[in-house]
Amino acid sequence: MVYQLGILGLGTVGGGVAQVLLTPEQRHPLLQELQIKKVGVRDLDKPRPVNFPPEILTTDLQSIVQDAEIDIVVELLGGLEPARTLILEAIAQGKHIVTANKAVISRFGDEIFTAANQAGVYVMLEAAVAGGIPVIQPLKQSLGANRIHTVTGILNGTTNYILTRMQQEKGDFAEILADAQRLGYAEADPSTDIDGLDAADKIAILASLAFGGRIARDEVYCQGIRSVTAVDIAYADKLGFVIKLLAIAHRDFSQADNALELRVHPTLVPLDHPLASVNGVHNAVLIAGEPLGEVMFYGPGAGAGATASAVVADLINIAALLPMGNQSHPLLTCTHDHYCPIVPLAQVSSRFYARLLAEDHPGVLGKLGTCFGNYGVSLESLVQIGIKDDLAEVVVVTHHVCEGEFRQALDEIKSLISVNQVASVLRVLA
Ligand SMILES: NC(=O)C1=CN([C@@H]2O[C@H](COP(=O)(O)OP(=O)(O)OC[C@H]3O[C@@H](n4cnc5c(N)ncnc54)[C@H](OP(=O)(O)O)[C@@H]3O)[C@@H](O)[C@H]2O)C=CC1
Ligand SMILES: N[C@@H](CC=O)C(=O)O
Ligand code: NA
Repeated sequence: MVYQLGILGLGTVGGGVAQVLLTPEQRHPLLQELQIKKVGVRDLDKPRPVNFPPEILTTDLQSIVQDAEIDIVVELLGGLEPARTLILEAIAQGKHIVTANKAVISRFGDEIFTAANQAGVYVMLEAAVAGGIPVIQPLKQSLGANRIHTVTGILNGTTNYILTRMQQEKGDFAEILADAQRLGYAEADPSTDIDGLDAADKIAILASLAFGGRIARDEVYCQGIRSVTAVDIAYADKLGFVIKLLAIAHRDFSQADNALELRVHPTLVPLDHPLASVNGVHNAVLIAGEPLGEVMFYGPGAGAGATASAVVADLINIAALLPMGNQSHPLLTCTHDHYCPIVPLAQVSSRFYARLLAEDHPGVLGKLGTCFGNYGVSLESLVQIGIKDDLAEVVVVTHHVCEGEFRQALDEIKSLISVNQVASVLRVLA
């Protein structure tokens, strides 16, 4: 049996997918059954790593999703529109979907999966989270026996690449970002990566699978890496931490409604934690549940080849299932119909790191300790590290405390005459 593919997009990922599909030797035999019928792009004259004849390459994306001979549409455009509309149109035409588009799935998964279930087609998205790392399929198929309580991930290759190089070579942010773009890691608008939005899309998708409910994407707290400075990277290092952009989903079984904590933020990770040594474009996802305990998935999170590996794996899955008839595979469909409640950020408990600039006078450290104590913030350490512009640089690391109480203590500290500035606040992984 041969299945006809319509590929939307021939950029970094689309080019990688085409290269794999066109060289099936020594790969899975089902690749022989996948044939590229049409490829949609914006600019026919752009140089490409793969050259298709004019009857395959087109700028008319509608002609792809409406083509009665195409069985599977592979959406690799990126962005919200026209990707969302084209996916829905293809589903309405009875086509299966493979997509790498976490922005669309995390925001419009509800309508896309509802439409797919009605049409009896698959929507597969292994490439949408953590690039080449198999994590969607394990969550759907291999971890179902577990009561999962926490998913912690480094889910954005671009920011991990930037933070790693800032840490290792003290390089310039803009230059390192330009390298990430050149290597094909960054989104079309790199602020999607830098501001944590891409990681938030991905943790929303993982949380939906891990906790069996839909996630309102705008309820995911999201802070990117713009606030991370070389000074904080250096202090974190002295204190035994490395700074990573973490995406965290946690189910608090003690809450009556089993509400979820969902957040993305730069985090001080202890150097002996498994996520601390995940460097460069690599991603990792640490899943903790009962009875399994912890399992970590690790590998390349972005780039043409890694992402193509995940896209083609989804295509192989569909090609394997189609001969079995119209019955949808229960482990590969998404049938959630309720939204998970989310814990407000002020109630989320965390450890914190804060760097303050204060007058170098006797008693200042005592005043800081008193302010924290007024709000029940227990300190693990409070040290004056150095002098900067005649001001004492003070670094505080707390024990676990509710975000709301920590913020109230900081507000009181900011109002002290002897405190010049709260220069940075970061969370610390327990
Ligand atoms: N890059 C990566 O490492 C990863 C990317 N992803 C996801 O994969 C998807 C694709 O990313 P990537 O390959 O990097 O993106 P690129 O920008 O490299 O490629 C996008 C492709 O889509 C085409 N395209 C975009 N909009 C239109 C439009 N309106 N009409 C016609 N063609 C259009 C472009 O055409 P043209 O070439 O003519 O401009 C280009 O070929 C995104 O959803 C991204 O988030 C997921 C995991 C990793
Ligand atoms: N821009 C993304 C690409 C993969 O999803 C990243 O850097 O991780
Ligand atoms: Na993946």
